[in-house]
Parts: sequence; C-alpha cells; structure tokens
Amino acid sequence: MTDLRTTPTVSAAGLTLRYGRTAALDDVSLRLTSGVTGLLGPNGAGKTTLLRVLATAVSPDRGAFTVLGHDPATAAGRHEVRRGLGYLPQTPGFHPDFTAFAFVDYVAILKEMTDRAARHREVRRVLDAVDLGDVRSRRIRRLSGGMRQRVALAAALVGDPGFLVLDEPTVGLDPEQRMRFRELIATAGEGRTVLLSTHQTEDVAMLCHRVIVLAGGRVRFEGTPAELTARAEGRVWSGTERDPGAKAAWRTGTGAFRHLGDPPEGATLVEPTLEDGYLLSLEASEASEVAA
Ligand SMILES: Nc1ncnc2c1ncn2[C@@H]1O[C@H](COP(=O)(O)OP(=O)(O)OP(=O)(O)O)[C@@H](O)[C@H]1O
Repeated sequence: MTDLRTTPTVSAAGLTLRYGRTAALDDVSLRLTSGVTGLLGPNGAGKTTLLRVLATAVSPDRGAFTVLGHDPATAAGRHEVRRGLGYLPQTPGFHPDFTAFAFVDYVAILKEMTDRAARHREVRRVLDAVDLGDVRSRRIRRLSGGMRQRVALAAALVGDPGFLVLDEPTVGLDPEQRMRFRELIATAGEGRTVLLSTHQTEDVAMLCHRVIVLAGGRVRFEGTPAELTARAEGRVWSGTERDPGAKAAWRTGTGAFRHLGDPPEGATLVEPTLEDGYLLSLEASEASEVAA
C-alpha cells in the first residue's frame, strides 16, 4: 500500500524568482507529503513568495513544480492545480459588509460551483467545520479577528482541496484563538497536504510533521521538527556573561545568557529546543535579529 505520509504530493525543483536585485526565491527545491508542513523563516525570507508561486498566483523565473500530479506550466495543468487548491493569503480580501455566508459563497462561485443548492450545502459544511455555523449570517465587520480568520479558512476549504496553503494564519490572534486555530489546522491536515507559513516555532512544534526553514530565499533545512531540534544538540550553553564568540546570545528570564554556536571548553550545555535548532540553521545576522 502507498504510504500517504511519505509519497510526495507537491514537488518543486530549482524555483527562482527575483524582484530587481532581490532573490526572493533562490533555487528552492522541496517535497511535501500529506499532513502539515511548517514553513519557518524570518521576515523577508521568501515565505509569501514561495506560497504565491505554489498557489500559481505568480510564475517563477526558473524552476518547475507539480501539485497532486499536475504541472502548472501548462494552461490545463494550471487549471487543475487551482481546482485542487485552498489558499489563505496573509491579508484575505474580505468585503466587511458581506456576511460570513455570502463571502464563502462568493469564493465558492469563483471556484466554479455552479449548482446553487450543492454550493450552499458546501458553504454550510465548511462554516460548520470551522465552528462558525451559528454566526454565518453575521456581517464580517462584526466578527472578532479570530472569527474572521476562521471565515478565511472556511473559504480555503471550499471544494475539499487536496493542497491547502496557509500564509501566517496565526498572526495577530490572542493565545486562546491561536490554540483554537491550531486545532482546526491539525484537523484540516488529516489526509491532505498543508503548507503553513509561520514565524512561530510553537506552531511547528504543536502541529507539523515536517518543517522547512527558508531564509534569504534559500532552503536552510528540511526534515522533521525533532531533527531540527537535534541539530542544536551540544550547541546551546548558558553563562552569567555574554560570550562574544556565540552565534547568537540573549538574556533569559533567569538573568543568565543563553548562547548558540560552538561552545567554549567547559561550557554548561543546556537541552536544546526547536527554536535553538531553527536559529542555528540561520546565518548569524539573521539569528541574532530573530533572537533579539
Ligand atoms: N512585489 C514585490 N516587489 C519587490 N520586492 C518584493 C515583492 N514581494 C516580495 N519582495 C521582496 O522579496 C523578499 C521576500 O519577500 P516575502 O514577502 O516572500 O518574504 P516573507 O518571508 O513572506 O516575509 P514576511 O514574513 O515579512 O511576510 C523580500 O526581500 C521582499 O522585500
């Protein structure tokens, strides 16, 4: 039997996209499988650009990719990729006077669901799936930030897409809403491929079976969260003074400094976290910016 967790559903090779002198994507290759993969990276890493390429919103200058066996380089392939795709952009273009139902219905129309009764059933299904069934007739401007984000997720789930692309969906949510939203993403990742862009290692630790670290338009790491953490084994130490030889260092709540890099002789090593593994996969300047 084919193992869905290891068979690639999305494959990309050599994706490159430049904006003037900036290489937003620089020779990016990756393989995604069923389940939630985290796309972790600092500001300007190229995360949004990569998601937009995979969502066929923009074409790469070089490189190729396939989604669920379809090649978007051809018009027919692009159409199929779009039919099988759910995309939650960083700033969903809501019309605030629309009700939640009307907005998701509008997205369903764009997804070519022409049969009105079947479409309305689908809109109710996805709104129920994100626990918004009770407020579906409420206008979007009267919904909380967390609810609006769930409307956007419902819209992305219309038509039961095989590939779901989520661009920093937990930004701006309070801890309770974030937790709620993570549960919905975990459910959405059952039996489908989800690519979740985030700044937060917590999102990755709680949700993802795979993680890709992107920085400066390049893939710095691809593997499991445990493998990313293991990269920091023996490379995290604590001390009362800042060690100038560390790749990144910051003062923790206890007043001691936590250091990342190559420890000096006799250093007090500490247990690494996913965040340490992430920071160590970045360049020193990027890591100190993220750690600051
Ligand atoms: N339309 C554009 N025109 C010019 N430069 C762009 C454009 N879109 C992105 N860039 C540049 O490409 C690089 C990657 O940007 P991108 O938005 O993909 O990063 P990101 O990882 O999503 O960042 P953030 O976490 O801040 O959203 C950045 O240097 C950005 O300034």
